Amino acid sequence: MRILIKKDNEEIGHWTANYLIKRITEFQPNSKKPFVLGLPTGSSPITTYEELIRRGKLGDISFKNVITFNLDEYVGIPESHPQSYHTFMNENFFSQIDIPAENIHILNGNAEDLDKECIEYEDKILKYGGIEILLGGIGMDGHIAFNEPGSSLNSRTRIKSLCYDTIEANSRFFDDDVHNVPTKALTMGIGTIMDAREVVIFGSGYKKARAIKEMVGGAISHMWPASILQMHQECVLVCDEEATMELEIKTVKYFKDIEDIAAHSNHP
Ligand SMILES: N[C@@H]1[C@@H](O)[C@H](O)[C@@H](COP(=O)(O)O)O[C@@H]1O
Repeated sequence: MRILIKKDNEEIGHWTANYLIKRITEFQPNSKKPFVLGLPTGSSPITTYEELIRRGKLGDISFKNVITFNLDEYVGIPESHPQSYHTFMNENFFSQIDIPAENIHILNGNAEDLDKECIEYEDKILKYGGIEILLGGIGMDGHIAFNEPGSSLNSRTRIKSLCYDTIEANSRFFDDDVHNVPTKALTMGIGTIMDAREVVIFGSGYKKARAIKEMVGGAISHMWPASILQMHQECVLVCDEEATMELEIKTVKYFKDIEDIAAHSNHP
């Protein structure tokens, strides 16, 4: 796992947007060989989306040959609901970039047959050759997408009941009333996330510090789902100083040194 410690969320967004632009440009996507991105919602990715939008307007990046798969969506609220992930993605990203509508994939939490919806989502990801880079946030309880503690570390896209911590954390978007938060969601599984060729996780703020501690140095456990990322071959955690507060000082120094040495090396 690579760990990048940035000053704040602005810097996190800057780094991530630059990195994506570089990777997409080098990939040289076209209609036969599109670049497949996994995308999250939440407050963490907003600075990245803002920077990608800005750079898109400058002509530094096009999303015409980018295919997106969102990580998750609530069950049972209309797509047009102000807090649905469809609305979030449209308002914060898709409506402001040049991505064709048919390239966008978000789970349908109102599908008649939710199991079928999940199986078909997995099939679509495979049809496009798998996810090249998957961006994700992390919950305070260590969840990734909506894979709550106790999720199978091999899970695939499926319906999940949300736990109280997540419902409470997300109630800030639902008039601060836990009763307004949907109790179920469709989510990519942990196995689905682990299949992405590269995973970039955002961690910002002190409230994520415990989860980051477990993700980086805890035992791999379904009770801290993000800890499975220790097994991923290409995982980057891009976080701010506050999110590292529960790590040991020597761990923080270790990862900072690695980046410093690489940045100042005379060797290729
Ligand atoms: N389903 C989402 C997750 O995908 C997200 O990572 C998490 C953290 O959100 P935030 O970035 O706002 O802290 O919130 C929700 O539960």
